[in-house]
Amino acid sequence: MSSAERIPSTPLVTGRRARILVVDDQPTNILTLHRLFEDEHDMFMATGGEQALAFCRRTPPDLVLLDVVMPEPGGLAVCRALAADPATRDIPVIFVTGVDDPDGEAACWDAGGVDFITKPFNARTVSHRVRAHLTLKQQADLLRRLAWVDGLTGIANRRHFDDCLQDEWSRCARLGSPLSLVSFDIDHFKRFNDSKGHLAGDDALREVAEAAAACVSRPGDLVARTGGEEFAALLSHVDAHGAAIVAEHIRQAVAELAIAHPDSDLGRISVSVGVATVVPVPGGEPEVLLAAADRALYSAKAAGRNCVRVEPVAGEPALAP
Ligand SMILES: Nc1nc2c(ncn2[C@@H]2O[C@H](COP(=O)(O)OP(=O)(O)OP(=O)(O)O)[C@@H](O)[C@H]2O)c(=O)[nH]1
Repeated sequence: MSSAERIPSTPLVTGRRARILVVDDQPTNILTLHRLFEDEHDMFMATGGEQALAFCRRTPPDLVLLDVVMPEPGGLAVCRALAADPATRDIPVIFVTGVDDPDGEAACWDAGGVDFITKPFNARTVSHRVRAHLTLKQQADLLRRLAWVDGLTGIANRRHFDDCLQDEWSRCARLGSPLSLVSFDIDHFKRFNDSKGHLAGDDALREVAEAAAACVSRPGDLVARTGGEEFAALLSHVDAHGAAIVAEHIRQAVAELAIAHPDSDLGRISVSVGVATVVPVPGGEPEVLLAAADRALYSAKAAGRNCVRVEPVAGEPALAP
């Protein structure tokens, strides 16, 4: 699967060694935990909060063992930042703390930790706790995958697309950054099914999904099957110009699949592509972006199919592609 998909936002543990990040400003503490797990899991270390956050955003681990008392940002702040970011919010955090008073424990729960281990720790207890949380994480990843993946094509489904659209809308609104939507739809797919049969139709959908996902490679981007023969690519921090380039890549990649379509002008499967871009405003609704991309897709169909069209979002100045 391409990096375009974001399912789940943290990787599956199944079938491979788990990745555990240990965060502590005291290297000796890191070493103890490192030694405890290095035979079973892939261990990573960070000696500061910022370093830990950057690691988690870049390559989300399966579990974080996080010291509470560190120079700013401390463990509690790091945990809150992980929980606030859709890209890292599913990473379980176990606090490693030298403080065992009720207020300290409450602060760990409030920050979003799933458990805590008190120093000095009992190695066997730590092992069991870590194993239990990795198992829970694995099961949660599996459920997320089942809920978010389109069963036919293996890319994101409509539900995951809707969730991501909402998340990316809010993120881009916060950052004042553009958000682009590329909607595409297989041309004359009814005729394709009618002439080649539904199984060939299903194969074509899979090939189109794979080709489109390969065109979208930035982390945080998403390609989804949003309906029967309808797809969408959600591109954060991408302006109208960039989105039109991605849209044209998708159109070309599908044409280059050269899947014979006996009942179309082109003689092979093609897609019509609509593009819309907006700089979201806080409190605004992503529906305006969906509607504009739909209008663009209709004008691509009306213009003869197998082409890309760009539409301004209602109330927005037209962005030159
Ligand atoms: N094989 C297969 N076909 C599907 C699936 N989902 C939807 N379809 C078919 O996709 C076709 C969509 O047809 P229309 O909406 O008329 O669109 P179209 O024929 O592609 O025409 P234009 O979009 O105007 O180019 C229908 O025949 C659906 O049965 C699926 O999962 N598998």
